[in-house]
Amino acid sequence: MGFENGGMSSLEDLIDKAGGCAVIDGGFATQLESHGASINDPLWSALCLIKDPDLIKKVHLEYLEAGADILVTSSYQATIPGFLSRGLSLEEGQSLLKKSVKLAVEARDKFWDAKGSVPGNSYNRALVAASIGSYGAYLADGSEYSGCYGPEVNLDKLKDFHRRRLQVLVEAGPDLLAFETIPNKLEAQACAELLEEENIQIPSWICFSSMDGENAPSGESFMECLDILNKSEKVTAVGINCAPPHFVESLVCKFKQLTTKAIVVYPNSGEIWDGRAKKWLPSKCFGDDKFETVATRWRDSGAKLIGGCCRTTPATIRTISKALKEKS
Ligand SMILES: C[S+](C)CC[C@H](N)C(=O)O
Ligand SMILES: N[C@@H](CCS)C(=O)O
Ligand SMILES: [Zn+2]
Repeated sequence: MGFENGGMSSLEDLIDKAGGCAVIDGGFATQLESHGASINDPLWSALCLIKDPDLIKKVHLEYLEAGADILVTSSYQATIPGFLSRGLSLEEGQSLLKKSVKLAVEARDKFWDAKGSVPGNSYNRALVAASIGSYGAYLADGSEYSGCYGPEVNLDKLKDFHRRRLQVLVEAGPDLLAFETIPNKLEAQACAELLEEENIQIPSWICFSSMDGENAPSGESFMECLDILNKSEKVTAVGINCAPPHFVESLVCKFKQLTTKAIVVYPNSGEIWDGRAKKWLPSKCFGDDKFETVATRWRDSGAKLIGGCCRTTPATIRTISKALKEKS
């Protein structure tokens, strides 16, 4: 399954407790917006770390209630350069990053204190995954779905971009790291090399988006991308996030052939992000009822971690959790 590495047992234990496949939460920014948050901003969902941290906690609690075994923090588009360009100091930016982990840990502990000891409850004590969005997410120009970073962006630049945030998030004590919507091989390599260089001791997953259902958004094959990640002992799981759900089954099968690492999938609803207009365009959408069937198929094809990304909601996660728990 891909847990051959030492020190990575928290995730493996959770997957075992969850019956062989653990449930990740759903669209985080989506749920902030459904509560009225306005995030049309270069910081996107990370704006709420400044404006409304209580809402962040509320959304985490809603996903726990829905059956999520893993909470992904609000740090997807929280970056030090992003906070600096908003006029915050380095210390303030770092403190907001730490706060993203703290809010999720507090929600997890509150929920577990209330529900964990109730006889017959169907919950697991959730893990907190610190979200690390791609460089393209920080650029806020939709390039997490194209992988086009331009010729001046090289390996060192990507590592420099990710390094301090990674260090600060790890210092805050999450259970794992979630690299999200990585669109090309170069950034996957940068993330894997950083995990080695920083000697990270918690599990991590690295997830790619995909626009064609076969390759990374850059057009590079997943064989090339996974070749690099397979060589790293620090990468615990690999997979797909924020790609349309109708691509997922064949991608799980493809990944099964390309890696022995655990496979993680949390697609969006099928809507397409218009990076210029900053809105979701309707497209082949999956309703929650469809997630019931497909989640078990993804599990049966080999996925070990399943959840939802943008435009999925607690109702989606409730459906997935119920389907996986019933049929495990
Ligand atoms: C996952 S996308 C919808 C996040 C938002 C994007 N990085 C932007 O700022 O436009
Ligand atoms: N964890 C982020 C991912 C965006 S692609 C969110 O759910 O908002
Ligand atoms: Zn998404």
